[in-house]
Amino acid sequence: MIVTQAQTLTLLAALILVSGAAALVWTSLAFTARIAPRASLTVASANAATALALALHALRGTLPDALAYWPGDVLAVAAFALLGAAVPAVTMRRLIWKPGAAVVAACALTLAALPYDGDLRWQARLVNAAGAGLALTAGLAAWRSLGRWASGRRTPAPLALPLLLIAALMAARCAESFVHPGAAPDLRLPTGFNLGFLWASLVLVLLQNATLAFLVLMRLILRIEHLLDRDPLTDTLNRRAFDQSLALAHARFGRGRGYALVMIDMDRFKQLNDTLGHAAGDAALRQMVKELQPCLREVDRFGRLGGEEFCVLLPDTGLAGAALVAERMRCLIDATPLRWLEQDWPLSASFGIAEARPGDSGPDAVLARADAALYRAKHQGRNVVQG
Ligand SMILES: Nc1nc2c(ncn2[C@@H]2O[C@H](COP(=O)(O)OP(=O)(O)OP(=O)(O)O)[C@@H](O)[C@H]2O)c(=O)[nH]1
Repeated sequence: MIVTQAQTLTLLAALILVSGAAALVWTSLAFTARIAPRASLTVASANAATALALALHALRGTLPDALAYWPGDVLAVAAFALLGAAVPAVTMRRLIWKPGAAVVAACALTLAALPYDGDLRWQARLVNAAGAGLALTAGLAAWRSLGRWASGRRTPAPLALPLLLIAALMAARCAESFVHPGAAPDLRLPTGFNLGFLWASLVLVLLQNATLAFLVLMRLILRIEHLLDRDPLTDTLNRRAFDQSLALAHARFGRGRGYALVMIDMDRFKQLNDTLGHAAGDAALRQMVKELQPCLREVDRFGRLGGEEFCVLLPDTGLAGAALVAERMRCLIDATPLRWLEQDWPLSASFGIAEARPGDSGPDAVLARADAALYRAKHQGRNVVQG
């Protein structure tokens, strides 16, 4: 097949346009729509650096050498470093920029030490190897973090594939310069390898941007789900979400998996509110929830039923286990007063526990027994566990 320079130049122009347009879209997402602003800006910068590096490459010979060569190569490495930072910025809200910045700085210094005259193969090898390394590390890290990120649903780990393919593409370009050491490292030259490389780059730039957009969308969906399920004050499950978990546990109970409930009600909470104010009451609720979290397993569900009443669902647990958990919780709350405006306010809570029984018509029957036990705890003088 005969490759013409028009083909390579057209593909190079398309790559610059696509990366440039992607940079604009991500920038507007960051500033106008304010969707994941920091992450969107990182992706925008990666695309902008790609577009600029390729534009400088395309304009070699036209622009002054001092502008077209060293800055273009450094920008190319920076584009890969930014791409690597983009996935954790989207999924974990963490901007991990130091390792990438160190690679860019090391490459910039090495490139500055290499003479930019005639033979530019070592410069190209360094840029391609750095790009492959950065994309590979980012791809592997993304694979691991994506698998963890959306646990409980179909793992989106394969979404890291575009990064791994980009790494493979850059490694192939680096290897090619050793296999054909005579070929000049100029993407504009009409060679079969350049044509294949440019096509693959175009597809991967589109794929990588689509993947990142999907991850941002997924982050938004997870956030909405979180807001729908959570009590805004304490971040425990709200009544609706807790009832759903309870219904599920009861359905499993029908298949032989027991569960228990621990109902928790703060003692003399009205007095606290009336004396120290509503803000102190809110702080006490938040403090209690924070204190109790370490008592729970990952499978346990902690919900706010309303006001100062909470309930913990303990799957695969009987009455004895629930009593142990409740007593540990009671001691914790009792041991830590609320520190409010330089004074300590003693806190305590009463607990009612119940386990699912074969005759129970539904989860409401178990809830009612836990509620009755809680009522007995209050009447026994509060700050006790009743079952
Ligand atoms: N600060 C704050 N107070 C709340 C919240 N929800 C409910 N309350 C208050 O919680 C108090 C509940 O009072 P009561 O039901 O009389 O219970 P109590 O004072 O804890 O008495 P016992 O349960 O018998 O020990 C009321 O004053 C409610 O206004 C909330 O989100 N924040």
